[in-house]
Amino acid sequence: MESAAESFPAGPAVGPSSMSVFLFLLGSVATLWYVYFRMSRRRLYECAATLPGPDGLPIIGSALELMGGPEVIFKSIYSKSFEYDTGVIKMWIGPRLLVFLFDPRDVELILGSSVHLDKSTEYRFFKPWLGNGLLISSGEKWRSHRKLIAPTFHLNVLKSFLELFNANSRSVVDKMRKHGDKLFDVHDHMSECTVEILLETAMGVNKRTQDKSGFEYAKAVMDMCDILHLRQTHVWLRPDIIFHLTKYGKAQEKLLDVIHSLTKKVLKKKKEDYNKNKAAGVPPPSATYQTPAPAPTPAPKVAAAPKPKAPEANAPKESFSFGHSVGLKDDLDVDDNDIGEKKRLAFLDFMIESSQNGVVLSDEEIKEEVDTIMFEGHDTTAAGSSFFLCMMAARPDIQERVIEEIDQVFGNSDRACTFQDTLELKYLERCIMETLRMYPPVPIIARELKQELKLESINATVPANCTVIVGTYKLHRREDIFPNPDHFDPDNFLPERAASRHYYSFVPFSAGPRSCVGRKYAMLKLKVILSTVLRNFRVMPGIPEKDWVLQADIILKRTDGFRIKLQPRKPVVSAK
Ligand code: HEM
Repeated sequence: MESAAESFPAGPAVGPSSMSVFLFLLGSVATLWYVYFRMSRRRLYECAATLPGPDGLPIIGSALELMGGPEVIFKSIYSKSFEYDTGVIKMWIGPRLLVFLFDPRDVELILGSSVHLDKSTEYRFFKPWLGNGLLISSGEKWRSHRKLIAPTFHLNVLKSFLELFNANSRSVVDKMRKHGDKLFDVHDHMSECTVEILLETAMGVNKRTQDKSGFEYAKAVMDMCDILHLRQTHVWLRPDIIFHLTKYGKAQEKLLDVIHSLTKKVLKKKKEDYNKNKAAGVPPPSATYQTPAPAPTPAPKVAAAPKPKAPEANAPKESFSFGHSVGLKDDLDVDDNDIGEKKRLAFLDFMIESSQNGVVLSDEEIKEEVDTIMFEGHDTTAAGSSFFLCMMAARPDIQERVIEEIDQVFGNSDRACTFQDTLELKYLERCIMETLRMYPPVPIIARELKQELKLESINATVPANCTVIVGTYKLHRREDIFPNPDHFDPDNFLPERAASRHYYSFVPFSAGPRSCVGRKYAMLKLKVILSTVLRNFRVMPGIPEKDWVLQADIILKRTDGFRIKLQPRKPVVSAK
């Protein structure tokens, strides 16, 4: 039997099939869209053409350079940077232009500015975790929260934390002692210790508020950082819709459960205490403190960075810079005289107190800030202290000098470390600074440029609507600024050497209006923990620095782990 189709003879072709019409239209729309896309970005391309760096492949740019594990990516980008003899390198990742800066003059234009304050779009991956907390917020919200939070990390408050820094340092020493003469990963201990210190100081709750140990929280944070890094470097994981279908999306949900359950518990406990105390007429825990007015307006006293003229022109002054170049100022450097007799509350006490006293601050906003401080406040210091202890293993000669100084300050006593001691431990401080130079826990700082930026180091303009990345790791290893930059030399931070450098050539805590609010807290805490560890142990000679494998998944880490071996010095300090 004939089929219906066969019964009708094929007629002459009268026109294009509907499919070809569709394809033609699609092609035309795509072409028009592409022309519009290119035209609307003409200025971006014009400026990009003046910047040194690879043009990459069509459409994907240099995205293939970001394949592989975090340690491979780190190594590949760092070694590529040597192919260009400038402090500026551009890179295309798909349609996105990234501009890396590592000349201090250009770095100052970004960090010292009160215009280029917006975080890059890549920070949006933090949103499900940190909400719109201080690290990623912008505009008025960032400004008003910064004004609230920065004073809670003022030295007046920090001094009252010393007892807790000491107690927790003793407790980590006891835990480390249990390893005997076996190799162990010191980062695990440093993470746990820094989480517990944060809970007891900035949050003002007992570390047992958590069901599990601080380490579980810290581990969830580290795994979250892996996922965030993956999304930043693997373009196809960027769209939420795809990401949530992958195993990483599911893993993120579980990790956020662990992380948020701790912050919710902290907040609940703190509010219960606040209400109980209020009902009973008991003043807030830091009864000796008065509720402060928010910090004096931080039209932050960002150093109008007078460029160091000649070393001798800068009379070197011995002073504790709390992790900054001496001379750089930010809103943490409010002089005691500026606030008179007023004392301040610790972070979470102040946030809750403020929300009850007319400052518009929702529970959700407080939770976001608690999440932000818990993250920023622990992973960074855990990395910094772990690098420091590994460096002691790699450089026994330096360690001996640190121990000598510690013994001079503390003698044989097992007394707690005081604020005055932290000022006297100058060589330890230089070693911490040198560790932060060579291994900055935050190896890059990224901003979204909303306005063009004329660079100082070369005759070029960075266009608006691109990501600018301050490459701290690379900046800190510039040979013209730090001679023999891959060599650990604490004397780089002798006042006379520091005085001859551009202020923005050392920025482990960033600088300017968006500098790290925990800078002084971190430096003080590091000094107490590390001096306590070295009063009790000598770190045994260990893996040479050249064999360390680094990765930069948000926070700089050693892929091969921070394994060290300890030798007890004397059983001077005990947690009990
Ligand atoms: C060695 C330890 C630390 C290092 C190296 C460090 C470094 C940094 C850097 C580089 C930034 C700027 C990040 C960016 O712009 O993307 C930053 C911001 C921040 N840090 Fe730290 N940090 C440390 C410890 C702390 C501590 C202990 C806290 C809190 C207790 C803290 C809280 C913050 C917050 C809230 C911000 C955001 C500030 C803003 O955007 O206004 N950090 N930190």
